[in-house]
Formats: sequence, structure tokens, C-alpha cells
Amino acid sequence: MKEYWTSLASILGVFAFFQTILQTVFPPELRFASAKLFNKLFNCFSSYCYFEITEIDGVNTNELYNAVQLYLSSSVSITGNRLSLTRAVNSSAFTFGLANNDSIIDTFNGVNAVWEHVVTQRNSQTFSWRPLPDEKRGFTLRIKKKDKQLLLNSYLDYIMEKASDIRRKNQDRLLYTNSRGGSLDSRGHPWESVPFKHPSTFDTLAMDPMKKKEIVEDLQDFANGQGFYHKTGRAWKRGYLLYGPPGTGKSSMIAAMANFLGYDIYDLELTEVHNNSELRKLLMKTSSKSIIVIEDIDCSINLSNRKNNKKSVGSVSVNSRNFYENGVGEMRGVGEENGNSITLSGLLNFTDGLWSCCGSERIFVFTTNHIEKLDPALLRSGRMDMHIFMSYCSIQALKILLKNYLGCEEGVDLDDSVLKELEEVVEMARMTPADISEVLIKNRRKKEKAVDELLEILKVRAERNAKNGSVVRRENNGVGDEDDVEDEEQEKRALDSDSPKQESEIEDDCKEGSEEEEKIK
Ligand SMILES: Nc1ncnc2c1ncn2[C@@H]1O[C@H](COP(=O)(O)OP(=O)(O)OP(=O)(O)O)[C@@H](O)[C@H]1O
Ligand SMILES: [Mg+2]
Repeated sequence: MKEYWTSLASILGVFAFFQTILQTVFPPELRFASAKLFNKLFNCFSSYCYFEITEIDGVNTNELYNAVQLYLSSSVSITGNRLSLTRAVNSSAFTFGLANNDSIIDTFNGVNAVWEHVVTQRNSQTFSWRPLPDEKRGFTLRIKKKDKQLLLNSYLDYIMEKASDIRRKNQDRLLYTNSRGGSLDSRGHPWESVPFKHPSTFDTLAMDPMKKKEIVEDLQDFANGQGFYHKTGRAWKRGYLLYGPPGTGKSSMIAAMANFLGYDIYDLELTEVHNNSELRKLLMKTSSKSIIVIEDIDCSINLSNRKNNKKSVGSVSVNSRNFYENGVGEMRGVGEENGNSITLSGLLNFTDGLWSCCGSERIFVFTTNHIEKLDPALLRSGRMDMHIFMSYCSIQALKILLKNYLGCEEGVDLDDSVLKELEEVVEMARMTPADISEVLIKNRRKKEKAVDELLEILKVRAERNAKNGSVVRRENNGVGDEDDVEDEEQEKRALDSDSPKQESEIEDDCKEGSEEEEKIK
């Protein structure tokens, strides 16, 4: 053992001796050149090639560096012992990273890639127009020369894609609005954003489970359909038209869609858009994997009544000449007086035309309480891929509300007899999920009271709706409707006296909704 240490010490001594000679005999330039030569020789004979991905590329931030860091975070969190931890702005999740000067092996298509995170001190004399971090960071990718083409063709694209998926998953989603009108922010963006934290999901949404399943599957097919859309030559986008009475869950459905897919929402306020080119610019500034929403489209602009000559509805009027001559509707927008306009063709181009394909993986959702007011051009097949009717509360939807609000499970907390009673009256009562949830939320700590009260209100409503049918018949025979006053009194007693406003609203909504449903039918 002693001999071993003696020989190791003499070898190190010889090394030190030669190094001193090299440093004194050879000038620094010569040493640098010889190191370069040695590197070249080494690279010639080495079976590996190396790629440097620095954090800052010249003066710009290198997107690939951030993408690699995120991409590796998923594998690093499982295998690494020493990790760096970060939490980005607008993110509620922590991201694991490769610690300084650590390395990891990643496998892609059966080929190994070694990543090393290299951190060195930045030369303080380096001149730059903008302040640079003290440390110089970068990744070194080492792969076998023979795998170079195989890996680089698809590996880097794969990393970018995965990283944006991880970023989306980790980051809070954003809700964008164009409420600033046409003005741009300091970065030239027409959209303003806030973190989107709506808790609505497909589990909390009360609607027919079959219909819900169909929508969820449709969304899933869309999100996984890149190959299909490419193969069939279709733009990777989809349109949904949600219609139905107020309080049936149209906005909640949009939030559920966004939460399910992890997409951002662009809430487009059409009355703030002055002309078609502004609409196009807004579209161009939306990101992929997003839902572009126009709520209450019938109120935003008038999309109906092609035959009427300049008939004004709300803030917008219709120019019938253009409808007939161009085959598309011309709607004068809020800015008409200033010579600005937004047309139906502009809106259709927005959802359907060439411009709608800038970017990809986008969903358009329009909502309306009055589908009958919409122009047939908007409703024709192929324009909005799915028309979804959000209806009054059915027994299936009611079961979901009872479960979510009161924790009542079918067959456990709810008797068959109570369920049967609810089933008998709920359809005829024509109450919206919003109305019913208000009744449930009020008594959510007392399950039985909540169910009893709901049942009572449903019965009164159902009875009145049934009678309204017969009143109409009796009115036609010259009979008055004295019973209605009594009914309303009875319902007032059933509803809690602390919400008089809601009561009248329910009344209005109910009437409006039933008329509307008739029209839709
Ligand atoms: N189908 C539903 N499932 C669960 N909750 C619902 C449903 N519909 C309505 N609600 C409740 O009622 C509230 C109002 O619903 P929402 O805003 O989604 O209705 P809407 O159809 O968009 O109405 P409007 O036509 O007035 O915009 C929601 O916050 C939610 O609590
Ligand atoms: Mg709504």
C-alpha cells in the first residue's frame, strides 16, 4: 500500500514538473492554439457530438433554454437527488430543475441524450447594453454522432411541445378581454388579461349526463385531433353554439370547457370592436389552445332580419342592400357615426375564413338566449360544429345539483319516494339550474329542509305552468284567471321572504324561457 502511494506521488510530481515547463516555455497564445488543436483532434475521434444551449443568445433570451429546463423538470423530479425549485409568475405549481453542473440521461425514440446543466461565472468585463445575470447558464446536449439526424429532426420540436404543455399545466389560465376598445398596451397587445380561476367543471355542471358525455368526448377528440385535422385538410378549430334561457349554465359550460382542456379564454366584447380589420387584429393576437367567446351574440350585434331596411336593434343597425347584393349581412356597429362598421361577413371570416386559421387549436363559442334571432348564415351546418341547448333543469340535472350542493347521493340520502315526487314535477316546473341552486344553497346545512322546500316550490311551479296552459284555453272561452293570484301568493309563501328580487326574476325568466322554447320548437 505504501508503495502505491509513493508511485502516485511521483507521477503527480512529474505532471506538475511538465506543466511548469509548458507554462514557462510556451507563451499563452501558443497554449490556446494547442488546446484548440487538441479539442479538434478529440472531436474527430470522439463518437459524440455536443450542442450548447445558452440561456441568453446574444442579447435575447433563448426560448429553447427555458423549454429544455421545463422539459427536463418532469424527469428530474423523479430521478434527481439535488434539484433546483422555482415557481413562475401566474403559476400555482412548483417546477423542478436540474441543479447547477448536474446531468441527466433522457431517452427519445430509443436513443440516449445526455443533458448537462452548465453554470459558470460571467466575465465581469463583458460589455452589454442590458444588465446580464452574474452567472452564465446553459445546457450541453451530448448525443452519439450517428444519432444526430434522428434526434435533432424531431427531438427539439418534441421538447418545445412538451414544455409548452407543462407550462400550460403549471400556469394559471388567463381570461382575456378587449374591453379597452381598440387601444393597445405597451407591448402592442389589444387584449388585457387576468388569472382565470372559475371553479366550474363538467362534474359540477348540471345537465343530462349523456349530453355531457357527448360534449366531453367531442372536446377530447378535438384536443387530440391534430393528425386528423391535418389529414383531412381542415383548420384545427371547432365551433360551439350554446343557447337556452338565462341561468341554464352557458357561461358555466364555457368555464368547464376551459378547465377541462386547460385553455385560456378570450372574451370578445363585439360592441368594443369598431370594424372588421380590428376584429382580424384581435384574432391574430390570440394564442393557440384557447377558447374565443362571444357571449349573448344576439345582443352584441344584430345578426337577423336580412330583409329589413336599416332596422336598428340596440346599438347596431342592418343595411339590407349589402345583404342582398353581397349575399352577406352588413351590420353597422357602435362606431357607425364615425364611419366604422363591423359586418356579418367579417364575423364569419373571423370564425370560418382564412384568418381563422392563423394559429391552431382554437375553439369558438357563441352564446345566446335567443337562437331564433340569429342569422341563418351563422346557424348553417358546418359553421358552428355543435349546437348545444342548455335546458331547464331535468331530473338528471337535479340529481347532480342535489349531490353537489347537499351531498345527497341517489339511493343513500334520497328516498325513492322523494325522488319520484321530484321527477314528477321537475320538468313541468321549468326552473333553471340557477334558480334551483339558489334554493339549495340557502338551506345547504339542512338537507331535508332544502329538499322539502325545493319540492314545494317545484310543485307550485308545475301546477301553475299546467294551469297556465288551461288558463289560456279558458281565456279563449271568455273565462278569467282569478286562480293565478292565489297561486302566486302560495308560491310567495314557499319561497323564502329574504329574496324577493330573485322571485320576480324567476317569474320573468320562466315566462321568457317558455315562450322561447316554444319558438325554438
Ligand atoms: N347547468 C348548471 N349546472 C350547475 N350550475 C348552474 C347551471 N346553470 C346555472 N348554474 C348556476 O347558476 C349560475 C349562473 O349560471 P350561468 O351564468 O352559467 O348561466 P347562463 O346560462 O350563462 O346565463 P345567461 O344567459 O344569463 O348568461 C352559475 O354561477 C351556477 O352557479
Ligand atoms: Mg352567461
